[in-house]
Amino acid sequence: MRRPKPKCSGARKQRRLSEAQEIQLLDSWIEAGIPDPGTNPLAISPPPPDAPIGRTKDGSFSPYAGVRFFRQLPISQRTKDGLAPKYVEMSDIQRASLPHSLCGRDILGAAKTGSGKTLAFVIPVIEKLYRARWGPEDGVGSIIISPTKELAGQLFEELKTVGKHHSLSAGLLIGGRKDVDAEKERVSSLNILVCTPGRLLQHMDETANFECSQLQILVLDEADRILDAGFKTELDAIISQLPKRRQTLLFSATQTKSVKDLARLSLKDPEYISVHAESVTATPEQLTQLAIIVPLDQKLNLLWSFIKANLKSKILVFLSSCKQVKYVYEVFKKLRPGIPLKCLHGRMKQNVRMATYLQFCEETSVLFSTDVASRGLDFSAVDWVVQVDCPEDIPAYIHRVGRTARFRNAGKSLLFLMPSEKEMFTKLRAVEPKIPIKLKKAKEPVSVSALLSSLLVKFPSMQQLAQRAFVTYLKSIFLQKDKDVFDVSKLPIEDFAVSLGLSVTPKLRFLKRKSNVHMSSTKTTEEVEASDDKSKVHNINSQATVRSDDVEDDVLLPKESPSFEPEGDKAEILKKKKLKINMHRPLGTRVKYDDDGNVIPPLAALADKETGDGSIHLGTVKERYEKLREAMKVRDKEDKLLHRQRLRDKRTKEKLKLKKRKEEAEEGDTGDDHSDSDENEQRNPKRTKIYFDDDDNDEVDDAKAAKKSDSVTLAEQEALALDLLRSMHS
Ligand SMILES: Nc1ncnc2c1ncn2[C@@H]1O[C@H](COP(=O)(O)OP(=O)(O)OP(=O)(O)O)[C@@H](O)[C@H]1O
Repeated sequence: MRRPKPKCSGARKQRRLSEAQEIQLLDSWIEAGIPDPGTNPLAISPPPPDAPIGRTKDGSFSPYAGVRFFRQLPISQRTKDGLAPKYVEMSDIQRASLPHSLCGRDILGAAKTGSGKTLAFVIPVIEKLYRARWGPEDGVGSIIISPTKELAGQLFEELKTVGKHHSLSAGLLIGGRKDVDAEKERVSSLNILVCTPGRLLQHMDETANFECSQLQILVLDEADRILDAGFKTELDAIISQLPKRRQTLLFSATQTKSVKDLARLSLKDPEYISVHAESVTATPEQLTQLAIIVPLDQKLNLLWSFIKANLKSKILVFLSSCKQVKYVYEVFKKLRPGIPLKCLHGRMKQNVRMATYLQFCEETSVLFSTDVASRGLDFSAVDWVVQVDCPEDIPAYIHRVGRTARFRNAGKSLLFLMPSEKEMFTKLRAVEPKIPIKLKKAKEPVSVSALLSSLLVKFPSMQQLAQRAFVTYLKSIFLQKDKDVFDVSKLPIEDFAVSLGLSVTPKLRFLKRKSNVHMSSTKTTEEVEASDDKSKVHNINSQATVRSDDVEDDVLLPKESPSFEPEGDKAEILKKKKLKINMHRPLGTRVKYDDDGNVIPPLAALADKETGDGSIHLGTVKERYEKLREAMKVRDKEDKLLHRQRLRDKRTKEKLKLKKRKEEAEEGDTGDDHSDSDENEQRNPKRTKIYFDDDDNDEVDDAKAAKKSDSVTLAEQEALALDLLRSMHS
């Protein structure tokens, strides 16, 4: 966003002067035309396109509430230059919100997907800092928070385009652990941060000198998502570190009005701007929406037939989990449908995700994705959005279909519903404003099940993918909150396995556990998961023998065998005998036995054997202790070596375990894909450090322990023996 440096200081002075004059003019213009709170600028008839702009001949200012073009707004010339030539006329959400946001009001903005909400907050962010003459020494002036990395990346690009003639600095804070150190160096001097909640919090926690006490303007894009339970802890921690005196802008296609949420953000008399509230439909008017009833075991057949019938279209396919995405992508790729295929999910590396996103923008192809792509992403010219797995609720549906039919373009969407999910169709039809979705009859699809099963035979790794896709899909249905729509017990589970190409139906332990714990159907996902964990403990104990064909163990249960529950004899061996020490017995009264089990006097072993009179000589005692000391030193050394070897083995095991777990995690899990779980992953390595203490420390500890045992135990023994000798001779 840095503009070219002026050539000489004279030019810089001149620029500063004109900058100051422009800012003064803008401030006066904004002040003069400030719309009344609650005014809807869309209801004001716009001035003619050739009407004077800014200060008029009579010294007054042109009105800006109700105008249609960006050039008629009280914004800097640099911003106008950044907007042109692409952006000329404002969209409804921009027309309705900019007059309020430019004069510093808090905004709660809702508008349909693809209606241009990004510019509705990017412009006030730039303008606010420009008018405050924000510079590098002022630090962070604005934070824009987005729920996913891709979306943050996209916002950053938009910000760079519009702000390219400004001298403000901006940074994108989303990356992996690798980049964080480089970011830490610079983050405090950036003026605008575009970030995901997790990464921002990481800087707040870890970066020295990072502070946002001067923050002027906070933006939450996809605000309802950021305010929901998934980000609650992070967002609360972030908000607690921001100054209360600031402007706050919230935007989403499905907006929150929850008083509790707004209280968390300390909004001051926000302007509620819902430009499509009176609209007949909740989705873009140019969007054609279809639903189709299809049994679970026919979904892949139908998807394949659909792709084959639309080889010239750009298609975005939504599935419920990473494992579903991976499996469908891999098998369809092997079947070569005749159109490039891509996949996108939260377990992919960030650079690959970004590259996939950009490629899909460019190329006519099919993208299989989890909900990581459902919000905010502005893929260009998507022809079809196909929801193979039913969205969890209506907002999720609206965001998914919103990836097509963006900004006055046309688009189509197709929703696969299983017979047991018909209730979702009723709900979509009943919602206000309406979702004009129509039910369509499916033609008999081409069957690919036989091809899939031969693929699984040929590529054994695919079999594992299929098993995982199978289990995670059914588990995702099981965990859904809306039990009117999602009922795993109504699904043809065996047929589903066959449709994925599996010859054996993998076991579903979570279903058994459900009946064990008598779960009520009204429980929330979190409650189900919690009871699930408890019952897992029970089940691990009852599964001492694990069958090799028991696929689900690979996926849902911990990999380690239940070693804490040994069987039969082993259990007996492992029972440790407890040594009892009588603390109250007087010193030197220990009973000793000879090899035949006869009781002998305590110091008989020290008696002089040569004289045979049972007398004890000091020289003999000393000699004996010398020997003992030597023997103990040797044993000590051996013990230390053994101890060190054990520690080394333990560490190697831990490392292997960690590596295995990491690989499993990378291979994918259920589709909980909002990007900030990645942020959590990045924090784990800190904890793993405890496994990598260096050997030298062990040696020091061992030496200390040995020294302690040498100096205390032996000395004590010697002192005790000599005391006894003296008392016997006296
Ligand atoms: N005034 C405008 N004139 C022309 N194109 C515009 C205008 N405003 C936005 N656009 C374009 O419209 C598309 C959608 O905009 P944007 O991504 O901001 O929508 P959105 O409302 O944020 O969508 P979503 O709810 O899905 O996040 C983008 O490609 C953007 O460049």
